[in-house]
Amino acid sequence: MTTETTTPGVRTEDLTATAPPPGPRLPLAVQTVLFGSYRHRWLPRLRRRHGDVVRLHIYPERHVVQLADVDHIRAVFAGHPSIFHAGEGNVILKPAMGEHSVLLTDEDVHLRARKLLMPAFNGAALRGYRDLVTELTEREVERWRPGTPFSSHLRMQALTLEIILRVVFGVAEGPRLEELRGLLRRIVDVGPVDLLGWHNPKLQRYGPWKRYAIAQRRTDDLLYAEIAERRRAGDLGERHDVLSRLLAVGDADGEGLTDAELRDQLITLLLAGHETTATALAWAFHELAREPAQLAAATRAADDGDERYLEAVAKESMRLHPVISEVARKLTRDIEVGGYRIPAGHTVMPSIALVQADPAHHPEPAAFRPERFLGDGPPAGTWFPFGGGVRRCLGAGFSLLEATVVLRAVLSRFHLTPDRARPEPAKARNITMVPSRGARVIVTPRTGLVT
Ligand code: HEM
Repeated sequence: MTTETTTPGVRTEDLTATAPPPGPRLPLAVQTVLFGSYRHRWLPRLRRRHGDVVRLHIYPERHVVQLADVDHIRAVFAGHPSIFHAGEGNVILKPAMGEHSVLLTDEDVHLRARKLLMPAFNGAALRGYRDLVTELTEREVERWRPGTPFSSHLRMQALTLEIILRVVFGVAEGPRLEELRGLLRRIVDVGPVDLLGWHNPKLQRYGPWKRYAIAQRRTDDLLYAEIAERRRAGDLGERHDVLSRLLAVGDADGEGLTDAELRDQLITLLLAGHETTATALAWAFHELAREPAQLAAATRAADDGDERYLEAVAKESMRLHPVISEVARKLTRDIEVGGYRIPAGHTVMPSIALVQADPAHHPEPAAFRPERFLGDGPPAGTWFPFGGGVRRCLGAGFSLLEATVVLRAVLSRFHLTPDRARPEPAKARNITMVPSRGARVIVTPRTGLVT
């Protein structure tokens, strides 16, 4: 297979450009803070000032190049996986997810992991999860207290964690899984302080880092015990949870995953599949509560079982409020983008947030309009909250299914209003962008409303 990329503006062979991309001259520490906490405000400014290809210096990758041109991004996603290493680009997640994680590996090792995981997220598998998602959602929504403002983000975090636990482990009963559930709540709730400890093992001897490390070790012990017991189970073929599927299939050479590989993939799915969907749903509630016309349309769709509109609500929320604002690919050789030279070892970063907020692709980009996603939808390459190419999110279909089921269950039962009119600004929470006050809403039972 050739590794050459010929898309306009991007070259991987016969390079002629020598100039590096423009970018801010601030020290690494300042750029790291700006990127870590204020990227939603800083990066659009950099684009206006420097253009679609901007060089940054941030920790831990150090040399990073932001991309905001749709053609450049398309070329990167279509580029050869031996040149564009997403696994190396995601290195910040390694201490939690482990070296075998599908998110952290590249080339053949990544392909093998992805092939093994895919069947658990294909169309047939997704249909099988629908009843479970519906049941857990009904159980959650039944507990909501009308009239009292609450953080929809927190409730969605609890729900999506329960859903992903059940999808990954199946019927999660018994003392071991009960303990695991408690520990996972701690492990997946990663704050900036925890991140410091991930990358500085010495810190793990003290305070919060020590407690996090202990929780991590205990989680691993329980996971390995669960894996061992599941390996001995005689009914793997009849089970539909991800762990059983992974144990049952093995790979093309007849070799299954080792315990360490299984542990890493399971933790990856739990971490990647929980906070992301919860945040996307919280933003959807935040918008619906402030947009009476769209709320009315979504409520009608819930009553009529029109999942197309409900899915459009989820997609538009992900456009307006991308949960992950950029993805990363570390280069294994020099390339050329937009007339600039980008050396091997640098990380290119296609910006989801900049493209999805660009009026050239999405008219009136600040408006929440699910209708954009009916009919043909936005032009190809201008909506990619799940990333792209061979690394596109494995759980994209699952999270859209989850979002549609949850929206339908909530809107069938409740009317939504915001707890105050002013929209909540976005705030950076590690690698995700979340509503700053938790997307607080008030729910009112629809049966109690005079229409
Ligand atoms: C709204 C919800 C979600 C969003 C916005 C999201 C977003 C993303 C993004 C941006 C990537 C990186 C893609 C790239 O580098 O091009 C990714 C990768 C991934 N996501 Fe998601 N995700 C979501 C939900 C989920 C769920 C529910 C799961 C699991 C059940 C999941 C599992 C994964 C995995 C395993 C990868 C790594 C794929 C690979 O490297 O081959 N995600 N996701």
